[in-house]
Amino acid sequence: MTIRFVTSNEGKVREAREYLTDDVEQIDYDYTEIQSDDLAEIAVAGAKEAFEETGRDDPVLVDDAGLFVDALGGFPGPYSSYAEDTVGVERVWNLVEQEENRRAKFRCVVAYYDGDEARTFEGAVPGRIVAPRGDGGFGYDPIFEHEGATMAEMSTERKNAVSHRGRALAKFADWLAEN
Ligand SMILES: O=c1[nH]c(=O)c2ncn([C@@H]3O[C@H](COP(=O)(O)OP(=O)(O)OP(=O)(O)O)[C@@H](O)[C@H]3O)c2[nH]1
Ligand SMILES: [Mg+2]
Repeated sequence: MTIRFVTSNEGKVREAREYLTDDVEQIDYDYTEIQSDDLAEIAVAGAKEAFEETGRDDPVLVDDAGLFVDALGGFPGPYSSYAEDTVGVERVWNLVEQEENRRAKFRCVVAYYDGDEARTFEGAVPGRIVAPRGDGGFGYDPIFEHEGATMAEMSTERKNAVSHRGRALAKFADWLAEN
């Protein structure tokens, strides 16, 4: 089977390919990202729209992810992509720099839709916000530290083993194998 991963983010696709045995094809269709504080709601709406608009053949996968910073009341959360493009990762670090509590988590929901019932799989990873280190990964990886290393200092394999996306993809892969 081919899974059509609908995303403009090559980093997400790279990570999914490490995880899934099925073919993963990247579809660069720009679905509407609805405004919601619920990642699953955003991912499911995107998966349904993408499936309907891109041929209704192979199933689609949509991944909605975000960085949730405790001291900032969960910001940037579902708006992480927008914040990355506007404020930038460096200045998100600056917002947290003077905080005593630097705890944060990454959350990811992947939604799978084949025209029948949408399925969602979630993953989260705890960490802390630090000054940027490392040049691997993408997005907020350089400022997100987990067990001593930033996500940008990890190989794709290592990042997948601990990351929000890896955890969500593991659940998805288990479900796929059974269905
Ligand atoms: O350091 C990171 N490590 C990750 O593993 C990770 N996963 C997502 N993100 C960032 O969080 C936002 C998600 O937004 P998002 O889900 O809308 O994705 P996106 O806009 O990049 O692609 P698309 O799939 O929507 O096309 C974007 O700013 C991503 O850069 C990450 N940052
Ligand atoms: Mg996006």
